[in-house]
Amino acid sequence: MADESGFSKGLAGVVADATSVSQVQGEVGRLIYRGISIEELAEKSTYEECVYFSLYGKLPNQNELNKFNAEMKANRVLPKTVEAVIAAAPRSAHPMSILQAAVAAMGFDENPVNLKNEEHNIHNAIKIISQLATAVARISRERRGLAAVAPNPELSHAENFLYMLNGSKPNKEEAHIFDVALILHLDHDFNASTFAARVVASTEAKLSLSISAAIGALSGPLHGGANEKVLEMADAIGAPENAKAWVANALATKAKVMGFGHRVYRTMDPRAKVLRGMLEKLVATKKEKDTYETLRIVHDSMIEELSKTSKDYIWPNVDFWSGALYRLMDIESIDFTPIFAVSRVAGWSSHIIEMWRDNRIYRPAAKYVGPADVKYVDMKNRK
Ligand SMILES: CC(=O)SCCNC(=O)CCNC(=O)[C@H](O)C(C)(C)COP(=O)(O)OP(=O)(O)OC[C@H]1O[C@@H](n2cnc3c(N)ncnc32)[C@H](O)[C@@H]1OP(=O)(O)O
Ligand SMILES: O=C([O-])CC(=O)C(=O)O
Repeated sequence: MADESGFSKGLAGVVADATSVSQVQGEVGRLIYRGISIEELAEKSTYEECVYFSLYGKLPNQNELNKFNAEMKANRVLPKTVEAVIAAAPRSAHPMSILQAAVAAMGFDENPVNLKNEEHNIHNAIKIISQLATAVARISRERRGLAAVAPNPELSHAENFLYMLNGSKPNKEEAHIFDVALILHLDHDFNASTFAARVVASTEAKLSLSISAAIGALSGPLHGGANEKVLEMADAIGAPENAKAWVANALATKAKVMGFGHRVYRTMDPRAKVLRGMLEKLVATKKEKDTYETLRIVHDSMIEELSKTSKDYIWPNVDFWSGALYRLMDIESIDFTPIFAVSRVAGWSSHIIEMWRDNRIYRPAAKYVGPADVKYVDMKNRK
């Protein structure tokens, strides 16, 4: 809402449009996709079914889901031009930069936008959703100097992604955990990357270019990039016994603790709860427990310390636990944010398709605070 300055910094509280894709209920810590809670979807559904639900606005029957799965699988192979973009990127580049370029390149052969043909737009979206996972796995393997692994049509989206990333089929438990993580990251109403996608798509730009813009927005440490930063923080803390003092110092020096805070949630992010539950089960089966222990102490100390202050509305968000979970699956920290995009691409697409039914270009107003009448000074007279 606009304050006395006449605008709302960061568009806080501004209702920019209507959506039925998802709703964040910040006060009570609840998230629903098209009316169903993420907890129920995490328990009963699959990523593919949730993508269908998100794009089409209805749960698929068995025939519809089979057809959809077949279309997702048929679109997994990357076009040669996208492979070339990935191969040309320097290995030192962040995978989000390469992914943004790769997704833009997916649009080289994309048909022009046709607002009147929703089916056509959904098929374009399915192609990008499917190919984006292949691109993320391929970018990671290029960086690690490993040969690309071709998609396996026998496997689900989650299984196939882990297979293309690691070169071996995941076990059932890890594949299930990863599938749930994809469900949890799928959508989150008007977050920054979705808003970026919507702004670009509102100009009737192509889907690939709108999604490429969203990838740029997701990469930042205040948004999806926080999952990588949380693990950097855990590594910098070094050992669980350092964590409590580290938090005290962070709060005393007003440093931002990554994976904490949210524009909308005023309590625990419900996705963080589900992720933590899965992480606790997985960590019990692994030798390496230090990352989890360090984060657990950061988590508990933050909540304890913040509860004594007026900032007791700052709670863990989705990015706090996801990286620790992925690390236990031997995934490198630098790949965490691209993995967020593997899931969120379905949310971005659903928002664009919904918005195009009744599109109007985004064009907010600005409060001008510069001078009104400045004289142009010729170069020779400038100091
Ligand atoms: C998928 C996602 O995008 S989830 C969010 C991922 N991002 C992070 O985890 C990064 C850390 N968190 C943050 O930077 C912020 O909480 C954001 C960007 C998520 C939300 O930003 P905003 O809604 O603008 O919150 P805002 O910055 O107004 O915070 C209010 C106060 O809480 C403080 N605060 C907010 N988050 C944190 C944090 N993580 N650690 C310490 N203090 C914090 C701010 O410094 C500010 O203090 P001040 O009033 O003394 O200046
Ligand atoms: O909603 C937000 O501002 C950020 C977030 O949690 C998400 O995009 O998942």
